[in-house]
Amino acid sequence: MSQAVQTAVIGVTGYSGAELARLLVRHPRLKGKPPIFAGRVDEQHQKQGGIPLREIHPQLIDSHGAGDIRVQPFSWELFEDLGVDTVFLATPHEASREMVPEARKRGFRVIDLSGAWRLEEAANRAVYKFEDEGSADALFMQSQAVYGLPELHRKEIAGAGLVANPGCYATSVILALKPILAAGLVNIDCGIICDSKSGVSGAGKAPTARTHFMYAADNLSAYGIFSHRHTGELLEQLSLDASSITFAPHLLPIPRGILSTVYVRFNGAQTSSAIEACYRDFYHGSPMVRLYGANLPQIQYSVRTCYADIGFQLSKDGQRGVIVSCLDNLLKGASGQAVQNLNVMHGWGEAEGLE
Ligand SMILES: NC(=O)C1=CN([C@@H]2O[C@H](COP(=O)(O)OP(=O)(O)OC[C@H]3O[C@@H](n4cnc5c(N)ncnc54)[C@H](OP(=O)(O)O)[C@@H]3O)[C@@H](O)[C@H]2O)C=CC1
Ligand SMILES: CC(=O)N[C@@H](CCC(=O)OP(=O)(O)O)C(=O)O
Repeated sequence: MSQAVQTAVIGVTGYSGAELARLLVRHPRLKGKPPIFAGRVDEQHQKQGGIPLREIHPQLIDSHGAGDIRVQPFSWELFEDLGVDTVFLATPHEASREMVPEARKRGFRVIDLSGAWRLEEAANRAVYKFEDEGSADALFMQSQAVYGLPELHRKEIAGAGLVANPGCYATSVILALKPILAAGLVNIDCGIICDSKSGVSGAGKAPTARTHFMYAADNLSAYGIFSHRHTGELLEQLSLDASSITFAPHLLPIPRGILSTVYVRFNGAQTSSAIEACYRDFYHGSPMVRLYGANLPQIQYSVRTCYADIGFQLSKDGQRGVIVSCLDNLLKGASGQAVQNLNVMHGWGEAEGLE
C-alpha cells in the first residue's frame, strides 16, 4: 500500500475539475504530494510558470491547501518528470478519447470522468459518434476499461489501469435499481420508468441554448428522452433490454444536484422491511451510499456531499415501488466518485477524503 501517490488532473478549469481540486488538495493520503494540475495555458501565463489555481478558483483559498499551486502547460513529459502515477481527466469525451491511449502507453493509471470508455457495446457507443470507433487501438483500450462504480465493480477497479467514471444520471439510476434487480424482485416485463432531474452544472461550463440562464431559470424541461447517452450505461450495468426501461432526463433550474424517481412493479407483493433489507444487504460495506428507507431523500441533503442517497415507498398492496435517488452531479456524479475510485485503486479506505 503506497502512501506517496502523485496524482495529476487535466481539466481543472471546468466544473468537475474544480471539485476534484478541492477534494484532492485536502485528501489525507496526498498530504505533502499535492496534485499536479495541467491544461491549456495561454502564452502570458506560460511565461509565469502557469496559472495560479486561486486565479481560476478563488474559493480554493489557502485553508483548503491550494496555496501556490499552478495550472501548468500540459505535456506527458511533465507528468513523467514529476513521477505522476494516476491521471484524472475531467475533459470532454472527445479529448479523453484522444488522450487516454497515450496516457496508458506511457504507463499512467487513468481515471477518466468523461463518457469516452464507459460503454462496452458498439451499439450503445454510437450516440457519441467517436471518430476512432472500431479502430484496433480504441477497441483494445475499451477492453481494458473498468466501469468506475465502486458499489458494483470494486474488485476490478482495484487492479484497473483505466477507470471509466460513470455518468451522473447513470450513477443515480443504477444505484437505485441494482439491488432490487439483482434480487430478482422487479417485474421487468411491466417496464421501469426513470424520471431524472439535474441541476445546470451537469452540462459543464460552456453555455448552450438549453442551459443559458434565459432558458433554464424559472423553468423545468425534459430532454433526451429515448436518446440520452446515459441510457446505454443503464442497459449495460443493469443487464436490461432497451424495451424494459424508459429514461427521461429533465433540466432543473438549480446549480447542482440530481433527483431520480424510479417507478417499478414487483414480482408479487413486497413489504417495506423486505425491500429495506435488500438495499441494506447490497450496500453493506459501501460507505458512499446512505439509505433513507421510507424517509425519502432530497437534493438538499445530498448536494455538496459525496454520497448517493436512496429511499423508497411501496403501494399499499406492495405490488409497486417508487425509489428516490439523490446525489450531487459534480461529486458522487463525477469528482467524488473519481476520488472514491482513486481510494479503491490504491487500497485506501473507500471514503477517505470524502466525508
Ligand atoms: N458536469 C457534470 O456534472 C459531470 C461531468 N462529467 C464529465 O466530466 C468531464 C468534465 O465535465 P465538466 O467539468 O462539466 O466540463 P467543463 O466544460 O466544465 O470543463 C471542461 C474542462 O476540460 C478542459 N478541456 C476542454 N477541451 C480540452 C482539450 N482538448 N484538452 C485539454 N483540456 C480540455 C477545459 O479546459 P479549458 O478551460 O482550457 O477550456 C475544462 O477544464 C466531461 O467529460 C463530462 O462529460 C461527468 C459526470 C458529471
Ligand atoms: C444537465 C445536463 O446537461 N447533464 C448532462 C449529463 C452530465 C453527465 O454526467 O454527463 P457525461 O455523460 O457528459 O459525463 C447531459 O444531459 O448531457
